[in-house]
Amino acid sequence: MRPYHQILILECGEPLVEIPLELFAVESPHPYAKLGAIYGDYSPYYLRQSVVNNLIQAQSYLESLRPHWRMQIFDGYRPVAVQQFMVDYSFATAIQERGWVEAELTPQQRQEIWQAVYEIWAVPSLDKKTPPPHSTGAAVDVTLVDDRGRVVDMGSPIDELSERSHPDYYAHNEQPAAQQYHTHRQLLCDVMLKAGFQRNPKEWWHFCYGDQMWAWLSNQPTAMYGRVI
Ligand SMILES: C[C@@H](N)C(=O)N[C@H](C)C(=O)O
Ligand SMILES: [Zn+2]
Repeated sequence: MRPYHQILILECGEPLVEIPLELFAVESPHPYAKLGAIYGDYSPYYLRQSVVNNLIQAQSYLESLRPHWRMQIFDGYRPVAVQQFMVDYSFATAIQERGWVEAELTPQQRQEIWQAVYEIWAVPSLDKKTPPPHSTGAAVDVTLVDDRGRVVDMGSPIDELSERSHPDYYAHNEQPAAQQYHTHRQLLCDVMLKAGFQRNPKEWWHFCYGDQMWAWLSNQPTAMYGRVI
């Protein structure tokens, strides 16, 4: 259980709608679909209506500060089955990166890997009271693309299992490159917060509006969006 799971969900019933991708940049093919994740009725480029409206606002704030820059949509709606798929993928990758073999893991090694995975991934819970944020259609993973169409270097890739994913990881680093990373993370955060989102304290790219994490971070008594299906 995360602290935000204590928040009561009063589902408002707002539909999932397609993100108007022509207003944004998008990674294609979708990073999880490319790995074999199977989506049902909705693609990852769906979100709740108000979340899409806020995202369009954020894009317009960004353009007012940095003409011709775009938000890049990395991931939006994610069924629980895809959450499970990505948690399993992330577990297998973390084992490989350490040069270990799953069948030979000690209980301590297994525990170390699960801890790293669940540091950034939500549990693929099917309990309606504790939905993974993206399964509510209220969470979106985004980054920036500059006026020349280049994906901005934020100092770590999305979904990296490391401390570099923490939003303020580069805040106190005086190196010019580190300061640039921090400035760009702040720019992304500023336009998203201005549009009503909250940022996951552990991930520079994950923003939410109306779900339990958002309610918890903005001191709201209840969340508006629960698991979609
Ligand atoms: C890992 C990242 N893509 C992400 O979305 N993390 C949040 C916490 C999640 O799994 O919902
Ligand atoms: Zn996310």
